Amino acid sequence: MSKQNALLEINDLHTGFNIDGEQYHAVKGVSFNVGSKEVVCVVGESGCGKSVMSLSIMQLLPKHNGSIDKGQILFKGKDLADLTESEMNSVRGKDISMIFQEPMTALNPVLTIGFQLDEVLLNHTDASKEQVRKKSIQLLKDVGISRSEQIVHEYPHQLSGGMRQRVMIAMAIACEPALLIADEPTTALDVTVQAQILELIKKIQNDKGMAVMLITHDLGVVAEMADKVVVMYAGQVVEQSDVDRIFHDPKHPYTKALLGSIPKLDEKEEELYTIKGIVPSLKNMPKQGCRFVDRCPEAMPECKQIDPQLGETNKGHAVRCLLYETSQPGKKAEVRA
Ligand SMILES: Nc1ncnc2c1ncn2[C@@H]1O[C@H](COP(=O)(O)OP(=O)(O)OP(=O)(O)O)[C@@H](O)[C@H]1O
Repeated sequence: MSKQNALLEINDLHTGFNIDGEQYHAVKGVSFNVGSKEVVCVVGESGCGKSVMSLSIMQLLPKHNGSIDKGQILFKGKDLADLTESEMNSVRGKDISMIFQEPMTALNPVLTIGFQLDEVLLNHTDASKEQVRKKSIQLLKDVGISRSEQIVHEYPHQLSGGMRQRVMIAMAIACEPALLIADEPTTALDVTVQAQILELIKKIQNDKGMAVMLITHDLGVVAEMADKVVVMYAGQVVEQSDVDRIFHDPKHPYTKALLGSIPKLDEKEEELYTIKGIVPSLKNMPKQGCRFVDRCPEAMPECKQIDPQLGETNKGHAVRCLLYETSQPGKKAEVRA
C-alpha cells in the first residue's frame, strides 16, 4: 500500500494482554496507513481488536495487563511508543484526538461542559481564560449547539446523548488535530441522531482538512464516510482497499460475509444472511492457519495449517487469504491478471 503522505503509519503492530500469566495478542501484525485528510474506516465485528488498536495508537492501554510488544506507530514519522508520557500528553488532544462510543464515560459528570472544554484549550494553548471561554462557546456553535452561552454552564447529564456527543466532538477538534480517531461514535445514539453526528464529522473533516480514522461495525456508515477501508478479523487486517473496491469487488470471504449481512430494502427478514459462529476469544484463537477458517464458507483443508499473508491482489487492494496467494493451490485465477 502506498505510504505517500502517510500521516499515521502502523507497521506490524502487536498488542498483547497478559491473561493468567500468558501473553495473548488482540492485535497481531496490523499494518496500514492513514493519509493526511483521508477518512479510513476500520470495520469488523465485536472483538476483532479495533478498540485495542486505537488505544495502542493513543498509548492508552490498561497499564496492568496491556502492552505493545512489537511494531511501530509512526505519526508524522515519529514512533509514538518512543515518546515520554508528558510528550504523549501533548500529542493527545492537540495532534490526535479521540471520541468514544459513550460520551458519558469520557465527560466528567461533576464538571460543567464549559469547564471541560476550556481545560482542553488551556492545556494546549497560551490563550487567556477569557479568550478560551469565547473559543469554547464558538466551538459549541460550530458543532451545532445553538444555546452554547447557556450550555457552557450545564453539566453532562443535562444534555441528550446526541448533544453530549457534539460536546465530545467540540473537545476533540478544539485544537484542530491532524487526526481524529472516532471509535463507534454513533452506536449509542438513535438512528436520526446517528446520521446528524456522522454528517457533522464529515463536515468538520472537510472544513478543517483533518484525517479521520473511524471505527465501526456498520457498513452503512463505511459507505457514507470512507475513502479507504481496513477490514479486521480476530486481531488481523484481512482486507484493505478503497471504498469502491471493498463494496464492488470484495475478495476476502469475511468481507463478503459482512457485506452479505447488510439488510436490503427488498429483502425479507428471514432471508437476511448472518455469519455463523463468533469471533474466537483471545484464549481460543487458532494457533496456526487462518483465524476465520471455522466460519468461512470457502475454507480449504490447507487453511487450517498455513498462515495466510496479507498480499496485494491489485494495486492498493490487499487480502489475507490463501485463495489469493498465487503460490497456493486454491488461488483464484482472476486476481493474478
Ligand atoms: N483489558 C483487556 N484485557 C484482556 N483482554 C482484552 C482487554 N481489552 C480487550 N481485550 C480482548 O481483546 C480482543 C479485542 O477487543 P476489542 O475491544 O479491541 O474489540 P473490538 O473489535 O473493538 O470490539 P467492540 O466493537 O466490541 O469494541 C477481545 O478478545 C477482547 O476480549
